[in-house]
Amino acid sequence: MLKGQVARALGAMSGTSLDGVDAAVVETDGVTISGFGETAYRAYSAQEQAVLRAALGRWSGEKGVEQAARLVEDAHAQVLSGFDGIGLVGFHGQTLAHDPAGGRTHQAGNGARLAETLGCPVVWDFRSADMRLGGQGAPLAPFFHFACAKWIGAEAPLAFLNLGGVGNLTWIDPARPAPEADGALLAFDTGPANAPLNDLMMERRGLPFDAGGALAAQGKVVDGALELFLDEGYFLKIPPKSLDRDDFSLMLDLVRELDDADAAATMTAMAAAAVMQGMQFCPSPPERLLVTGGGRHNPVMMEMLAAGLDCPVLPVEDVGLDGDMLEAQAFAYLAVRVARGLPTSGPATTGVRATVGGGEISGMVRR
Ligand SMILES: Nc1ncnc2c1ncn2[C@@H]1O[C@H](COP(=O)(O)OP(=O)(O)OP(=O)(O)O)[C@@H](O)[C@H]1O
Ligand SMILES: CC(=O)N[C@H]1[C@@H]2OC[C@@H](O2)[C@@H](O)[C@@H]1O[C@H](C)C(=O)O
Repeated sequence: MLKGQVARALGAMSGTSLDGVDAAVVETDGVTISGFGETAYRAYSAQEQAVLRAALGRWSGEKGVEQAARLVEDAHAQVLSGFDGIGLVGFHGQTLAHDPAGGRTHQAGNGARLAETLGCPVVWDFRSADMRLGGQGAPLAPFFHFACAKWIGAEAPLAFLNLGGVGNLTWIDPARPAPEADGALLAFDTGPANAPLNDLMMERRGLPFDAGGALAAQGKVVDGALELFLDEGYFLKIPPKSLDRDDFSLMLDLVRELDDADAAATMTAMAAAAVMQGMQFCPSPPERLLVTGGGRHNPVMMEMLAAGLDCPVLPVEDVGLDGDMLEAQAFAYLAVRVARGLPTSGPATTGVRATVGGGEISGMVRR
């Protein structure tokens, strides 16, 4: 792609909570966001979720992984084929395993197959190049968050918080000229967000999540468990740093003795406490915390954050963004950056040695 050429890019994200595929169009030259387009969502059925869940923690070639990859490709082909006039697709795939210390990460789904099915160029495997250069391979949304900060006209430092299965925070100084500029960004995974709470709800109530925080609202937070949780070495580590979905699955043990409501309240508080701990790493206090991802629908989690932080805590809808689609939009934006040879991560976002453009391109990109 040429400098200044605006593409209609389609991004797709299949997140760690395993609920389904989000897809969204972004019009961009890979630097500036010109506009946001249509969106779509395709839920995974209970059977599909079981196939994905069974493959969690596994690497290519291991049992169940091939089946999971085909399922991910088919689900994406279904939802992405419903869009018209797309120049480029950004396909994240489904993270099954992530081991930054071991320098490896695994996103199921082959972009070359998807490119053939869709008849459209697909950018994929966004994380490997970063890891090869010593980076965490995650989070990758921060360069897009920088563009969003410009798009909303932010002038003072602010932060984006994604509350997905895992939580991740991006601090931004929008006065800097570009995301790769010194001092423009600091990003990292804060800790577990919804994934352990979802697992608790499934184990105790047979439900996928604590809708509206209704169960947590009936319980009380047990101090001892919260303190034990915050003793984990991860929270003291200087960012950048990233997590796998199940790195904190032992959280369930910390609330094992509690009744359902207290356990849900305590787990919700753990997700919020991890964010508050992480906020201390921001280079300067952000003027506001803009929250994206499913956790912003949980009023108990949102109130805990608002009570513990000095800045306003607002859903991204307050600035005109779509918190259910921000990650899908991020991979549309990053796909254009890859096609233009622009970097997608840097030392302040993944700890990579130098800025790097991740992503493999399958299929021809039109000039
Ligand atoms: N109405 C709601 N009330 C409470 N929690 C909710 C609600 N809606 C969504 N969630 C939570 O948000 C989760 C989905 O969030 P999201 O789609 O942002 O995660 P993801 O993209 O799969 O994860 P990640 O960002 O880690 O890849 C659900 O699994 C649930 O825990
Ligand atoms: C390895 C991986 O898939 N990480 C995800 C996960 O989900 C949230 C958090 O952990 C973040 O680091 C990342 O996703 C977003 C899209 C990112 O790369 O910015």
